[in-house]
Amino acid sequence: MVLSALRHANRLAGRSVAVNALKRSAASGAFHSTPPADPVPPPTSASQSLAAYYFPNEPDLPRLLTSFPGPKSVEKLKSLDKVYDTHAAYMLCDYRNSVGNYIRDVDQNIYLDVYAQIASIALGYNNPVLAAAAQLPEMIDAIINRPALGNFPSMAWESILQDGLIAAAPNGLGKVWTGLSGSDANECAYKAAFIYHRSRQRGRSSDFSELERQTTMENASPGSPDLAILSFEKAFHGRLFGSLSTTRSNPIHKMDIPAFKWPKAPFPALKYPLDQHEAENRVEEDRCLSAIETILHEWESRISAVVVEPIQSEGGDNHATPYFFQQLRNLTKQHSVLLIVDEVQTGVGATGTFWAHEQWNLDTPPDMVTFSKKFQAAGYFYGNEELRPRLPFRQFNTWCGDASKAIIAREIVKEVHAHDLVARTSQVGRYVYDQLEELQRTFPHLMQNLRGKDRGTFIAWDATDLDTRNKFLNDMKAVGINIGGCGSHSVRLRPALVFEKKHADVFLDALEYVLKQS
Ligand SMILES: O=C(O)CCC(=O)C(=O)O
Ligand SMILES: NCCCC(=O)O
Repeated sequence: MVLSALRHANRLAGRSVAVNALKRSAASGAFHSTPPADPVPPPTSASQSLAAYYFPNEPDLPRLLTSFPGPKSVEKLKSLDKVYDTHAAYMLCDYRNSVGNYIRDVDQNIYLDVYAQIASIALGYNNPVLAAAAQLPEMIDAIINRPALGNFPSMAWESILQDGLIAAAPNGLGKVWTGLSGSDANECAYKAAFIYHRSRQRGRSSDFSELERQTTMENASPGSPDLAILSFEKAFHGRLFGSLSTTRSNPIHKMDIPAFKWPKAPFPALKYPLDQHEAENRVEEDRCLSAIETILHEWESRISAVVVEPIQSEGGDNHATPYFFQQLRNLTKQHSVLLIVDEVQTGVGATGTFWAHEQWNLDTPPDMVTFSKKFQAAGYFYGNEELRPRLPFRQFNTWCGDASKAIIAREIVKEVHAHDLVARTSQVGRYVYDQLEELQRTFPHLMQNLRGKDRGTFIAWDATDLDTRNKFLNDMKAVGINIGGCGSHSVRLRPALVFEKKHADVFLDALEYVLKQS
């Protein structure tokens, strides 16, 4: 107790220094970065900084030379807008000069980035291992002779997969199909589910009937059957036609786009912290499970698969417990429906395990797990051979993924394993969560429903409402923290896996400073 109070006092003392530095930085434009350093040896224990090894020139603090967005960002985005829609652009970035956890903009402002390209930077900006991989002959080959992987896979493709994506495959799912984006990954998984379903009905070795051949050319049943994917309220699974029909997080994503008439189940609306509301959360999860069961029984068309995110991300960082997912798995088994776990955002180490669904302790693995974002490569893992269509060209497109991205994924896997980045991320996540809990106690009107305990750095909380949340995100940028929102009024942390305690302290200082000003 005394020790932790002491640590806290020390940290606060350190933090107030950093806040002053932040304020000085904002006021004077002073440059608060470490001067170029001698090479740092690789860390030999988890207590040593990996970021210092990867990024000897990483800044110690944000640097703000202008207000946000800076004048050059504004001017250059206006120019870009003549040829490219910039409605959603926050700032124009200088990636070549971004380092580690710090992103630089065209005005030469430097921000600590806890959003990391919407959860998609695994190893920090300009990671030297990835930069070296970019120079490999196999990478040059993959980029300038981009193969149509389904037709003409390269001699290197098997080892790129084995040493990369497959080396990180979820238990029991040792096969992979690669795609182009998270949406594409989900769509390909849905297609695999439909094809599996119909070939089981038809008999795996049976040919299509003449009627099926004719009707599919008319988009009519039985060739184009009335099959469905069940998804959840507030889910986000992407933006292409099939994936968008399973996305339910925000009308803006779906408006004006024709959609499949597929069912939607309630996702548990739990109370946080989870460990203080177990009984009422169980009632809520049972309510949802019962609704799912009814849908599986009664939906007008046959449901081929249920798709679910381990933590609904875009939809507001909504959690459910392992119990819910175990029961969901049981229901899918009972109803012969496939379970697709969408780990596009939760995958690759940010939640305390490499794959978030590992925390559910399922008796049988999900049927498919989709990935993208931090892996750079996209696609889905599966185990059952029958999920692979019997005939060629059913799961296919020209590129079938991208070998250059799979090489990057391979390097990411190697680094995650070599430096135990999952454990490092868990540890820093625990620290951040504890500190945020204290801030929530101090500013209960500004921070509610803190969530993500023991879920690595996958942490979020609610602001009072949408306007307050959006103002908060801007205020944070104005003190040099690039941070994102999700759902109707939540704030989410999505730093890279090289986010360490020293970065967390900068973030926490800035957060406390902004909360105090609010
Ligand atoms: O914001 C997110 O969580 C998802 C980002 C994404 O994939 C999208 O907006 O299309
Ligand atoms: N899902 C898109 C998130 C982008 C943003 O709100 O900044």
